[in-house]
Amino acid sequence: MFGITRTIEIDVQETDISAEEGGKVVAFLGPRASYTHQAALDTFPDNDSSYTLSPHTTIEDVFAAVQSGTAWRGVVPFENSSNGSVVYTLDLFADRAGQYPGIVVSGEAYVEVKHCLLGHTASPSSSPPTAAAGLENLAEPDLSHVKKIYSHPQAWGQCTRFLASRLRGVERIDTSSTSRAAELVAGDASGEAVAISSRAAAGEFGLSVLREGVEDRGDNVTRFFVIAKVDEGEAGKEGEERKEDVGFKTLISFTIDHKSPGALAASLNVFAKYGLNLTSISTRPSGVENWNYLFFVEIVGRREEGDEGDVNMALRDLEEVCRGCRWLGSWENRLAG
Ligand SMILES: O=C(O)C(=O)C[C@]1(C(=O)O)C=C[C@@H](O)C=C1
Repeated sequence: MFGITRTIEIDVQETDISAEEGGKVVAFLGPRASYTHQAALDTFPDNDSSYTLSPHTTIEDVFAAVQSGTAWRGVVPFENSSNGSVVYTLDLFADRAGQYPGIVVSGEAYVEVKHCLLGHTASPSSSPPTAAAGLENLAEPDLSHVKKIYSHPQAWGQCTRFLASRLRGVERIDTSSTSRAAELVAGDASGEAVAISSRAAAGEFGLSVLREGVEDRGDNVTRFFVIAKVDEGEAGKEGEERKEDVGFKTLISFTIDHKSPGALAASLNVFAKYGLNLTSISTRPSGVENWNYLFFVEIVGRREEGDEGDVNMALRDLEEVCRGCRWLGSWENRLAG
């Protein structure tokens, strides 16, 4: 047993966690001007004093803040339309060490990701950074001075063509977020470092936009999850109005007996039996044995209070055929028409 089975009679915690000043704390992957910050603002607007947005250094820090109760909600990246899953986030949901037993998804946000190449237009010592981004829209800037490029690993995979054609062979340095990359470049006195980051980060850290639109695809979108903490045995939903099930999605993780032929098919058949459409499936190493996997599926529908409902019944059946499963939240589908 992988130790991930637990009761599904749990609901999102409504404990009122407020900052000393301002409203409920929403932790996000920072610093400010990350794409996750944009996703957080999309869900918890700046002009709403009931929230205080709080930047955290890593996705793990966001999970820990929500689990410990220092934050009421967290916002984390989950997948990109061209580069796929954010494996750090999947691994935190995998929760192999049992550190985040209460974390579930309570919402989602989609952000168009338009990457820019940010840097200094002149030596930082001769031209101190200003709040506004300078030198806009240089189509093909001279990059011969560039010795280092900073960004989040997800961005490398979204900008492959630009990197191969304009910055081949330049040392790449991974950062915890794209806005952290911009912050590091702003503090680099050599002037030889650049960052792949957002236009907002140019303004935030006083860098110039050397080149816009360096992503491979113009329709580059990242999906983010809002995470919350649940308490076992607690009743009550997020306080939302009841909506049709097609307007919700649910995330479930499960493991199977890899030696049993058809074990995965039997697990997936449970969803077919209840007419629950699968919208995504991902895997990560189980962490227990090599070449054993933890499966993550998203389905259309929501878990209900009590025993009724297709998702509840599917979860009950799934427990019978898989080795261990975990409900990881039900939330409103922002893509439902
Ligand atoms: O680095 C950031 O700005 C983030 O918010 C993280 C993140 C990600 O992990 O996917 C978000 C959007 C982009 O896909 C690139 C990076």
